[in-house]
Amino acid sequence: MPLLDQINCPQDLRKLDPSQLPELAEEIRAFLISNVSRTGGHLGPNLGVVELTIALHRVFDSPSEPIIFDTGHQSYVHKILTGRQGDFPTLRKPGGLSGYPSRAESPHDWVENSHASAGLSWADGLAKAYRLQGREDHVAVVVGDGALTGGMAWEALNNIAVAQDERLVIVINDNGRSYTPTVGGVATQLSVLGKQLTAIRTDRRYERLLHRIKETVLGAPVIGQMIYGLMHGFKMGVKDVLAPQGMFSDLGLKYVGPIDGHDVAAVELALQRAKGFDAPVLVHCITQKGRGFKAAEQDEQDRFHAVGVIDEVTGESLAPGVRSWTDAFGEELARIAATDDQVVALTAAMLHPTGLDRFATLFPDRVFDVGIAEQHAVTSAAGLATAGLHPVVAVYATFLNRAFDQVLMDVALHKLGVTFVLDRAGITGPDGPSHHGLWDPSLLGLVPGLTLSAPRDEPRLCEALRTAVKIDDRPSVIRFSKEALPSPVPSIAKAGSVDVLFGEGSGRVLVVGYGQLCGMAVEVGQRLAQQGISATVVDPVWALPVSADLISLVAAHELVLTIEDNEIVGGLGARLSQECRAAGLDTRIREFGVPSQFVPQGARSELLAELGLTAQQLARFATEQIAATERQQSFTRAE
Ligand SMILES: Cc1ncc(C[n+]2csc(CCOP(=O)(O)OP(=O)(O)O)c2C)c(N)n1
Ligand SMILES: CC(=O)[C@@H](O)[C@H](O)COP(=O)(O)O
Ligand SMILES: [Mg+2]
Repeated sequence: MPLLDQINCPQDLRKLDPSQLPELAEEIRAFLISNVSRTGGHLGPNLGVVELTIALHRVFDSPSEPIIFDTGHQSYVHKILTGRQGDFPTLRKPGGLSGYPSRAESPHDWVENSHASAGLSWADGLAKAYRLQGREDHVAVVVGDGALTGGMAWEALNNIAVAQDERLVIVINDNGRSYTPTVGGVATQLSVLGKQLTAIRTDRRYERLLHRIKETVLGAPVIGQMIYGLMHGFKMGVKDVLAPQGMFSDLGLKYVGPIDGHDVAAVELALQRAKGFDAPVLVHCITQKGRGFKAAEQDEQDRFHAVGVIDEVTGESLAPGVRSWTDAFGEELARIAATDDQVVALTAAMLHPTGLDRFATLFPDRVFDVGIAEQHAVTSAAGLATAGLHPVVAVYATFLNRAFDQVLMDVALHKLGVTFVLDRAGITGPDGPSHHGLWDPSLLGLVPGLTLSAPRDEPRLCEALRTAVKIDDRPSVIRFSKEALPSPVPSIAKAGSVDVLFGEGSGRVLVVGYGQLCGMAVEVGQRLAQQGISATVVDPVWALPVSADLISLVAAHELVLTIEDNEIVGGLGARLSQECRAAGLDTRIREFGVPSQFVPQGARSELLAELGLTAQQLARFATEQIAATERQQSFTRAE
């Protein structure tokens, strides 16, 4: 019987003999490849943490001793070991297993937020609370080398280094990559000497000896203390020479490593030793992303960080190749950059996912990968713009949440021309609540002067991008969804700056579409016309600031529907309503979009339908509203 079949909880894992663990690791690898190649998901990261996760669950008694995963995309092995093997066919599916820890799934899961570099702060808070509550439980946290390029991780380490009385074990999962190789940051070589020195440093007898020397010296005359100081300096010097600890030794944190993160016995021993201290300890594991799957081990295009449905032998994608918004953006920006050498680009460790790889190939010195550091990216862009360049910051919409203050206070306050290109805007789908790009219009709508476009198709994307890179006195934003590019949606007329997509420009119902939902807006107009209700459908093209042309169109209709693929609280429709009120209009405006809630994982089309965002539901609403108006009017006439 396969070992994996005997594992339904961490206690089962702890019953295994150490000699069985390598075999279990291989069974888990085969399970991951077989399942994730069918469902899609974070195959590379999880293949890299098999032994590390086995060791964690043998040393720490989860859930009373929490195991936190920074970003959480590498928690599949954790889920396998905590009784959820049978759910993997539903991974990232509607109502299925989350691709990240989920409190609703298991008491072993803690952090559902998939935004990187937050894990250490979570662990610090938990460890502080346990100390105050008199609990002796340890907290363990796994943080990747990529996540360690995020500033928040260093805010946490700075505090953890001060609070030396937290029972906290920090496991650095150093596979040398975010998506692409982690530039700078935590780069390490396996060192036999490093391992021996680690053994000395983390042996209790070593600590007791140090403590006795310190006690003796402190009672000794000055000369004794000078000798101790020299010895301590020598020890530190020897340590740094024999086992470079890089930035960690300066923090004063106890450091164990580097360790071969695929040697389960070595990791388990290191974790046991680290746990022996009632103080924070760093355990630095060197791992290989995609280990055990050759195509993933040799991944130069970041294709195996997050995969779709793939061949489980070759790794080749089995999904039909479709042209995406990302492709269109990457190609157009490269064309722009070829004729405008002021244009530069920044990515937060997502060169390929945001489509900047094309630009980087053509103009390598004009693309900056700052690591998972969106706040730094934005303010560095402010510096670039101040010097006369035009930076394009390409991030996923949800990750810009993190850098709102930098957009507001570094870019907008200084009236700087920075363009933000937000991929994965709106409902994304399989990555769940913290990955949908729902909040950027509401947040960015607060930024004075900011201009925002949600192109409806590729021609409009290209036009918006060419316009944006010429805006040099305020932030400009272009947002588009994760979906495949839609067919072009032509305009039939212009109403000033507004594209008319259907109808005459006046009538009973005005339907304002934003972004990819313009196609749906046109279908709403068509349905209304079929029922004899005159409707106009428009695309504002630049949604912020709200144009006077759009307000004039509102004045020419009796009912307005706005349709957007994001939060409606403070969204684009809400902004239009506010501006119309300020202009003295009392036209009925109903905003359709995503209500203030967290949206679960699922298929984008199904999630939109569940949120009432279908042409049928929207047309029905408008029809009912018009009918109610007509009833009211006939009633009034009859009086
Ligand atoms: C704030 C933020 N920005 C970007 C991302 C996208 N992202 C997900 S995983 C990842 C790389 C993480 O690298 P690392 O921490 O080394 O983990 P590994 O995948 O190597 O195990 C990135 C950039 C994110 N989740 N959060
Ligand atoms: C964990 C993380 O943030 C990314 O890996 C994300 O899952 C990628 O999303 P896409 O698959 O939409 O590129
Ligand atoms: Mg990594």
